[in-house]
Amino acid sequence: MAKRFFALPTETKMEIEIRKTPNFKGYSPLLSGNNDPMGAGDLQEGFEFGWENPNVNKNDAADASGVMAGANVWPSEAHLPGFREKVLRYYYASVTLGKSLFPLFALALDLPETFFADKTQHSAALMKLLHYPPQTGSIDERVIGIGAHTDWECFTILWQEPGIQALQVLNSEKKWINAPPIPGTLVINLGDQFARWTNDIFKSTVHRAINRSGVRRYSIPLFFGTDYNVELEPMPSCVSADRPLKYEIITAGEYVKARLQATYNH
Ligand SMILES: O=C(O)CCC(=O)C(=O)O
Ligand SMILES: [Fe+2]
Repeated sequence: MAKRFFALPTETKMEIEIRKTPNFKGYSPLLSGNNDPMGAGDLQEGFEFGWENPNVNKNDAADASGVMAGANVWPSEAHLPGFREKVLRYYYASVTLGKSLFPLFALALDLPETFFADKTQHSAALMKLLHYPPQTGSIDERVIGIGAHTDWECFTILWQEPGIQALQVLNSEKKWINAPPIPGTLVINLGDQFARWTNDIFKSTVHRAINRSGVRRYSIPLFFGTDYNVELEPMPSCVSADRPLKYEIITAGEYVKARLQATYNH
């Protein structure tokens, strides 16, 4: 489905460009985003969407309220029959998987299993279909598939195209190591919301992607955060005299929106 979407004519994709839509939903063309402030733009195109109620034909107002409010936008059925339905089926399955991970993270932090339950009622989960054209010839390090960055939510569930090495992770020795796709697995990356909740006991993973495979690469991250109105306030057990508060307290929605603005208004 992602391949068929990105194969549409540019004019068709531009009809639902993120700049025309509420809160960064829709299509982002090549080089429109820049995740690394030192970079010159990300050599990827994307299609981004968030939660919508599966039982009604419009977005659930309660789920979509607040700073991140805004309906999803979709290519017309005439252009891509069945796209919305199939993509949402994968989205809902991924959201269910994501919800099942929160209790594990809570237990890892010595918190009650249900700690995140009331903070993740509305599935603040953004999914992005991504396409990276192959980069050939001499490579400008400032223009790569996606520049070095951390994700902004609690964690990311990432599907990568099998057989293509592109994703790299910065390890604790500040060296880039490959994170190749492993058949039948998904990558889980920790993000900034967890770093803020835990005052950096959970660190968000710095990563980037460069497609030098010679063929097109597709990937699908699902960025799963707490509800947008939840304050990212560190747990008391994560703050001490030796580990003073590192981050100002803001809501999850304010944080995600600020990062989206910085990425797409560069
Ligand atoms: O395409 C990938 O493997 C990584 C994508 C990514 O890091 C992102 O969209 O935040
Ligand atoms: Fe990322």
